[in-house]
Amino acid sequence: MAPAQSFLLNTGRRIPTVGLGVYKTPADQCVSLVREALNVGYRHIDSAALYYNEEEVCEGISQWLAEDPSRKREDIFYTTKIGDLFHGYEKTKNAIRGSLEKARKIGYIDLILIHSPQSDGERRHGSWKVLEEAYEAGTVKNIGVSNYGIKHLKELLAYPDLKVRPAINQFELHPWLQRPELVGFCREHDIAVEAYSPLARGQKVADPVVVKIDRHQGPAGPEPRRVRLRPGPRGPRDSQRPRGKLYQRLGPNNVSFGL
Ligand SMILES: NC(=O)C1=CN([C@@H]2O[C@H](COP(=O)(O)OP(=O)(O)OC[C@H]3O[C@@H](n4cnc5c(N)ncnc54)[C@H](OP(=O)(O)O)[C@@H]3O)[C@@H](O)[C@H]2O)C=CC1
Ligand SMILES: O=C1Nc2ccccc2C1=O
Repeated sequence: MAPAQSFLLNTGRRIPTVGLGVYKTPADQCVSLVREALNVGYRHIDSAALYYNEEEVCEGISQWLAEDPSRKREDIFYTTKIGDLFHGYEKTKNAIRGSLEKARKIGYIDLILIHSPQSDGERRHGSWKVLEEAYEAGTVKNIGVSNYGIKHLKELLAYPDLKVRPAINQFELHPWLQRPELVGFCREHDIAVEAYSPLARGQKVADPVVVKIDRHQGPAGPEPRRVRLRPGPRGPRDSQRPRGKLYQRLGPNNVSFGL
């Protein structure tokens, strides 16, 4: 299988371009889901404390690695996120401790994001300091934010004690929501844009253009998955989480990793 495409971050580390999002994936399906996803070529899993499946995602990664000694931890990219209720220095410190404990079988976390800016400036600042400490301690390899607008990014970049700039801003971005100013700001500041909800949270799966483009791509029928997963020029892109239709949905995605 061809190696997954990846994107260089401002930390010097790489993130696989296509990720599997596990929002609303029930915890009891996560171990098998993650193992199957890794089998078909995914190398990047996007979880969050809010998804209540961090431990099971890490268990799936750990089992998959253990199956074959030639598989390396450094080839997998595991993301999690700090929930809004855990903003502020002390609460974020505890939250990261919890996420690291759930990730103990895989040793470290590749990326932690502040899930959204929804609190206030002081608490966001406290949370960022903790992320910087985790980055400096090496328990988290990259740190970033999610759903930050330009205002929040400017606030962060102006912290007088800023030590580590965000590697990533993950936000909703797709052909129907292009956000050129925010994308431009991130590029200008060397913050990678990670797009989520590539089909507008599922509202565009039947869009005639999506279906038409997909039909042009091959004989597989009106499954628009390959369209949404094609890595764009902007940086990493999150895929949909497959929920109940897991295996049927994971299969077609496989063809996109080499694009
Ligand atoms: N940081 C953040 O705040 C956020 C992060 N994310 C990340 O991005 C990931 C993906 O986001 P998400 O909004 O789910 O992505 P999508 O835009 O891909 O939407 C997924 C939805 O599309 C439906 N769908 C997908 N393919 C088809 C198809 N071929 N036919 C019919 N329906 C289809 C799914 O249906 P079904 O339910 O049947 O599977 C699901 O309801 C999340 O898991 C998460 O990791 C997402 C949102 C916010
Ligand atoms: O993190 C998430 N927050 C969301 C809100 C609505 C739909 C998907 C998600 C996520 O994946």
